[in-house]
Amino acid sequence: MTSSAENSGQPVFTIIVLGASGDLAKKKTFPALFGLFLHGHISPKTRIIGYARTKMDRPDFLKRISQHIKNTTAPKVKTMLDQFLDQSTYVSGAYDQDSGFLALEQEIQRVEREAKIYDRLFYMALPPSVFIPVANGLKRNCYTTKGINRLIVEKPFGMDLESSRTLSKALGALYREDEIYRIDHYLGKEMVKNIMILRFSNQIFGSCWNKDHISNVQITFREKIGTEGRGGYFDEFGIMRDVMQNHLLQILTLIGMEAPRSSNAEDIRDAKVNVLRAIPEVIESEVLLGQYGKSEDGTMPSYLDDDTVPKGSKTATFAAAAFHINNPRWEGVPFVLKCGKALDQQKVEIRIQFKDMGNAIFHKDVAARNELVIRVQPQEAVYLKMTQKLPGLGMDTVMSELDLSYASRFTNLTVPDAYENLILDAIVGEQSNFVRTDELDEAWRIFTPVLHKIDRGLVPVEIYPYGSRGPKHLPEFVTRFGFERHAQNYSWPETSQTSVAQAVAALSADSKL
Ligand SMILES: NC(=O)C1=CN([C@@H]2O[C@H](COP(=O)(O)OP(=O)(O)OC[C@H]3O[C@@H](n4cnc5c(N)ncnc54)[C@H](OP(=O)(O)O)[C@@H]3O)[C@@H](O)[C@H]2O)C=CC1
Ligand SMILES: O=C1O[C@H](COP(=O)(O)O)[C@@H](O)[C@H](O)[C@H]1O
Repeated sequence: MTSSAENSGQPVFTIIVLGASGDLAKKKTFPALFGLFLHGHISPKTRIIGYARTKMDRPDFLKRISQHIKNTTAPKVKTMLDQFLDQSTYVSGAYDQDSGFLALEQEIQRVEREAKIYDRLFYMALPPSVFIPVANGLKRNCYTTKGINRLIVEKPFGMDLESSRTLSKALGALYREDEIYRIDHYLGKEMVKNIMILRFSNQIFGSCWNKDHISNVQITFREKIGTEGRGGYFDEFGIMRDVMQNHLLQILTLIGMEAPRSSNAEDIRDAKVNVLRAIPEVIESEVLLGQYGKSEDGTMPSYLDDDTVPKGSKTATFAAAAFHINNPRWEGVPFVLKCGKALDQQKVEIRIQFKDMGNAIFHKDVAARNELVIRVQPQEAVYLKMTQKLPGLGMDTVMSELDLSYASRFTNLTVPDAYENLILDAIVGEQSNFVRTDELDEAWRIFTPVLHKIDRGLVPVEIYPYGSRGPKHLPEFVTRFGFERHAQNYSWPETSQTSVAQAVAALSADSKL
């Protein structure tokens, strides 16, 4: 079927946000939709309809959806926002009764007639418990035969392999795979989208991206805040299901996969599935779990202090796990995935640590391992840590870097929000950054056995202080999987301009000892 957008050159959809009264809709979905509208990425004819059970009148709804939109006093933003809100309406109804969906259908038809739109994009910003009833209600009452239907589904897609298969089967009975867009918002992040380009369009990386040169890969997600208020949802899932099984594993597949046959969505997703198939299940002896306690100074609460968390919960708020890819490229190279809440820093990064030089002159005391670091957030950057001669009369070495910091290199460009990227992809029908059923199946296969052991309390959970680096056994854990911390006192990015001077100072301080 041809989209009305394809006919006119720009996609035109009625976008229906289910769960429009919720947190995600307010903080991410509506601001992203407005961002696309403001910058002309979606047609000015686009209509937005919110749907949820909460009864609210239109002014309340419009107030709610504009709450997180920024710079609304700037004249252009204000004008566009007025237009965006003018084209947005709200319908209240249940998730399990046809009457609500029939009222929604009437509203969709009204705006379609008014704006001459034929295509529909349904965004399910809903808890997973209502995914299937809603998908059913939409199919029965709001599925158009005059244009395209697309359905964006939020994570989590199940709790384990079995529940995910049940969910996929139920969705698959209602919608074709090309109509389903399972969102993992990390796939919309600029630096995650950059991984394929970095790998497959630079000869320098292509030739050393393997076990001959790489010792280990660290993929790290750190958040400073705890679960604050989201404890009810979080406690059921834990950090491994919340972040590692989806966001971090997606990054791993992009780092680990072979070059896809083409840039076509199916070829990319085939390559991702292939690498996942080569990964054995995670084993409990290669997992480290933690839960945050109070901060050391007692000012920040423990996970268990959160009123929304069940008393005595053993749910992990920190997890580290080792993954192995059993194929000729990666045999023997551990991939360590780490994620945690209530830590000392807010940071997501990929760290590819190369092997030792292994020569007699520049042995590892003077030539530490190279590392390629992809900083996903904040301060997007790619930097390569490398050993240089320390400027001066001697032959001392210093760790420095080739640094591509986006803030200084791309001064007149902005990094788009992940949700803007992905909603636009769904509008234009680009599925490569959405999760396919077989990909999801493989992801759950890798995690399910260990998750079941964790659920049964068979994996110990170490308490770590709020605001710390995580469980105290973490350094030992990463060392076990090949990671070597640099002896030299190197840090990025604050010191990138002054690292040489600092190193000179450090060396001369050493020589005075
Ligand atoms: N919030 C976030 O930052 C993120 C959320 N997500 C995912 O997005 C989805 C939505 O998340 P979020 O907006 O935080 O969720 P909310 O808890 O805010 O739920 C969204 C809406 O769904 C309805 N709802 C809530 N609980 C139930 C229930 N038990 N039964 C039926 N309806 C219910 C409510 O609307 P009403 O009562 O008006 O019908 C609510 O406003 C989830 O799948 C979540 O995992 C993913 C990434 C980040
Ligand atoms: O999906 C989730 O992601 C957020 C982190 O997203 P980010 O874009 O801010 O990095 C995490 O806080 C949340 O627990 C999880 O559900």
